[in-house]
Amino acid sequence: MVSLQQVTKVFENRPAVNNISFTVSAGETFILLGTSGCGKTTTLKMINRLTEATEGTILVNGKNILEQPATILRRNIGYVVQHNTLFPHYSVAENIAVVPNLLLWDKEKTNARINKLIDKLHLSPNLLGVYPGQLSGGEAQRVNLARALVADPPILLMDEPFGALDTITRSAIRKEFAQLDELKRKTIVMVTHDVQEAFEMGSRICLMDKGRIMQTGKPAELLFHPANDFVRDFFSESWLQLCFMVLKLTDVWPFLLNEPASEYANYEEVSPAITLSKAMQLTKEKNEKKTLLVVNDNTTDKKTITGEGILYAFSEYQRNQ
Ligand SMILES: Nc1ncnc2c1ncn2[C@@H]1O[C@H](COP(=O)(O)OP(=O)(O)OP(=O)(O)O)[C@@H](O)[C@H]1O
Repeated sequence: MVSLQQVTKVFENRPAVNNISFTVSAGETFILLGTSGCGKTTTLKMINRLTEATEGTILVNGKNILEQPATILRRNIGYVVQHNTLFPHYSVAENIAVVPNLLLWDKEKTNARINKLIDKLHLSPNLLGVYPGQLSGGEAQRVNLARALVADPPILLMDEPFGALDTITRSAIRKEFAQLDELKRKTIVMVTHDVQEAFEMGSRICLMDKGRIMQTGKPAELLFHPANDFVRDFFSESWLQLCFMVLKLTDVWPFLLNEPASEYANYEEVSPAITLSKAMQLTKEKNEKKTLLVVNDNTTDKKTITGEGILYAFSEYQRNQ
C-alpha cells in the first residue's frame, strides 16, 4: 500500500506538486497521467525518497517513509525508468544480480532467480554474458525490469518504462508485461503521458495538471463521469476508442440483443470478459459473411450477438450513464 497525504514539493519557490493525496491499494496498478511538466516524475520520486517532499506525509505499507533509512525503504520498492540505467561495464547477469549481491544471496539462489526471470521476460540466456551496449532497446528494457523484479519487491515504481521504445516494440512489451504473473501481485505506480497506455494498464488513473490532481478514478469513471472540463477535454480526442478499450461485454450485457443464429455462417465462441474493441474486431466479415459471437461462460446467460448489436448496446449504455 502506498499513500500520499497532502503532499507538496517546491522547487525554487515554485510548487512542482501541489497538495496531492491518493492511496494505492495492494495489487493495484495506479497510473500518474498528464502532460509534460505536470509533476508526475516528482510524485513518483517522492515515494522512494529520490526527492524529499516539502510538505505532507507519505506512507508505504502503513509506515511513514521518513521513519526508515532510504536504503531499507528502497529494498521493498523496485524502480524502472525510461532511460537505460544499466551499468555499462557489468554484463547483463551482473546487472540483474546487483540487488541480490547487496542482500548477500548465495550464487545458486541468484542464478536460479535470474534464469527464471529471463525466461519469463523472453530474454535469451545467451544475452546473460553480453554488455548493455550490445542490447537492443527492447532487450535493455526487459533487463531493466528483470533487475527491478529480481528481489521480488512488493512495490514497483515505473517512470515511462516503455517510453524509449518504438511503437510496435512498445505495444508488444506492454502486452507481455501485463501478462506477467510477477507483476499481477505487485502494487505498481506508473508514470506515463500516453493515454492509451494508461487505459490499457491502469486499474486506476490519476490525471494531473500543473502539480495538482484533476481526477483520480477507474478508467470508466474518467470517461463517463469526468470531474471537470479539463478531464473531459483531455480525453475528448480518443474518447470513443478508449471506451471500447475499457468496457467489456459484461458491462453492456443488459443492452446486448440476442440475435437469431440461423442467418449467420461464421461463429466465434468468446468469453463475456472481452473488451468491446476485441469483440468488434472478431465480428469483422470473413469471406463476406458476418461473424456472430456466441458469448458463453458459466457466469452469464448465453447470447448470440453481432457487431451492430455491440454498437447499439454501447449507445444504450452511454445513455444510461
Ligand atoms: N530538480 C529540480 N529542480 C528544479 N525544478 C525541477 C526539478 N525537477 C523537476 N522540476 C520542475 O518541476 C516540474 C514538474 O516536473 P516533473 O519532472 O515532475 O514533471 P513530469 O510530469 O514528470 O514531466 P515529464 O513528463 O516531462 O517528465 C517541472 O516544471 C520541472 O521543471
